[in-house]
Amino acid sequence: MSQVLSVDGVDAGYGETQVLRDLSLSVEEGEVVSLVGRNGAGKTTTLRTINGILTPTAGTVTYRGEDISAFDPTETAKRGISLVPEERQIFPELSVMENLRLAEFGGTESESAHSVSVQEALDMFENLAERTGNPGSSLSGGEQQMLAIARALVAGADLILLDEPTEGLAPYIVQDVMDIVEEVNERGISVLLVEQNVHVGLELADRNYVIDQGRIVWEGTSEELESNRQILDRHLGVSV
Ligand SMILES: Nc1ncnc2c1ncn2[C@@H]1O[C@H](COP(=O)(O)OP(=O)(O)OP(=O)(O)O)[C@@H](O)[C@H]1O
Repeated sequence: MSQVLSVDGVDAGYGETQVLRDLSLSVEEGEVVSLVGRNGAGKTTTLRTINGILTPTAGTVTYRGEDISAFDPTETAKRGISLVPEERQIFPELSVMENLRLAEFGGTESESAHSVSVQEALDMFENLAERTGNPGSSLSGGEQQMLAIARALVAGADLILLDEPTEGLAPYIVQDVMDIVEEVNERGISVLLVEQNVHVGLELADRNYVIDQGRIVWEGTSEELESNRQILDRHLGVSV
């Protein structure tokens, strides 16, 4: 397996506020990796540092062998990194089709990226195919999440950074979103998934990192995490 992403010894934060402390993690080709942790642990900050919204004050972010630590979001998008933020970032006043068509522009220029056409995306997301003329704002939370993921695919994502995709969704929609993440991954796209819901991470991920106060405090497979009650209690406050 070749390495897609490597974050090494990264410090990052907001102005004087340091959030990430000597944080290291990696994603191998075709993996789903989860980053789980409590509220405020630094999960979103980690994704923002990878896609270039934030710049590390120490350490490096490497993508397919290239140091991207100083890149901005446009430059990381051209390499095939696509952040689907918690607030889902779709254009509410534009139709589903217009949202998808816009994603075709300004996406990746990377040769390694997996290009998905608008039609292929609509084939994957049946709910969206039935609503191509509807404005984004009329979609349910789950459908907006689907549209945000579909936009990432059409933009040619090679590594999708998913920030709490199941946040605020009804349980039966959570399963739909999880199915989609699996389907995306089956297309060979690597996924770094941020979740507060450890059950979602455990079910989808090949490997998990637990983050607490900006530091990685544990790393292992889902089976290992599930059987490690101490980690679950101490850092995640859950019992499985
Ligand atoms: N724009 C900002 N300016 C200053 N501090 C911020 C900013 N955004 C987040 N923080 C702080 O950084 C810390 C980590 O936040 P982050 O959003 O990365 O956590 P998280 O693990 O994603 O949590 P959540 O699940 O609540 O989103 C928190 O203490 C938060 O208050």
